[in-house]
Amino acid sequence: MSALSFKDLDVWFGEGRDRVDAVRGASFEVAPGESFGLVGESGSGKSTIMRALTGLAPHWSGRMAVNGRDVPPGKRRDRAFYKTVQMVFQDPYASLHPRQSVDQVLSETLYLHGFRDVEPRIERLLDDVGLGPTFRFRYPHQLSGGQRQRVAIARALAPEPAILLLDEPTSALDVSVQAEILNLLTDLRTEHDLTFLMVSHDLAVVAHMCERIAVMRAGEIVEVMGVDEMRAMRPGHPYTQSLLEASLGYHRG
Ligand SMILES: Nc1ncnc2c1ncn2[C@@H]1O[C@H](COP(=O)(O)OP(=O)(O)OP(=O)(O)O)[C@@H](O)[C@H]1O
Repeated sequence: MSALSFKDLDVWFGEGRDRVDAVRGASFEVAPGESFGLVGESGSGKSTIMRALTGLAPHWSGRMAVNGRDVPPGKRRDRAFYKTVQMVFQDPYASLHPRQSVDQVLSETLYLHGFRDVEPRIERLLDDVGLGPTFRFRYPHQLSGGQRQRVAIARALAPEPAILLLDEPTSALDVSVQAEILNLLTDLRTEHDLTFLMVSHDLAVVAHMCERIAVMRAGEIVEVMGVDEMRAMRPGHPYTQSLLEASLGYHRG
């Protein structure tokens, strides 16, 4: 059974003349434990697929399933969904409330998901993301960008999810800390047996993080390929070829 399954997914915003068809006919499967990347230029629909799955983009048709269980229509998601699927957003500055300490962020999430042994769990979560206990009572403005993203990752891990959705998780960070966060995610995936669905416009990032990728263009998936084929510059579709060449600064004579 697939961890994530998308079949003929259409997602749109607005109505009538204002309607934008952001995703059209997207189909792909993500196996348990796999790391799967969605790549493509800005506006190609990558984030919209994640938003439809999590209920943030309510207008969709087709089929989406998590561990074989169909996602209901519209934007309703039950507690069980969020216990299985958690999302890490691009910008940790926006995703953390400025007046909530790290302790408050994590304890609120833990209580919400029914855990009562909150103390040891907070300690373990901080340890998991490479932040020591001294960070527990800090506020977002007392943290660097990388540390904030570590807190956002700890919050995502708190419900013990099986699947993490990563929406450009390092693109808002300094180049110097991007690799640290990507390596942390890779380690966490192994330690916690996680499945990743990751959005990135950066082919180097997906090549580092993912086993397979779907290449999107103007709302459609043009190709699903193994990252080995990508590294070997063997795409099946000319658009993927041009994307690869652009990202590597590579031009054939
Ligand atoms: N809330 C919204 N209302 C209207 N149109 C939207 C909305 N969100 C996204 N879109 C449109 O849907 C299309 C796909 O956007 P999406 O954010 O999924 O692209 P993306 O590939 O993730 O790009 P980026 O890397 O820039 O986020 C774009 O044309 C975008 O303008």
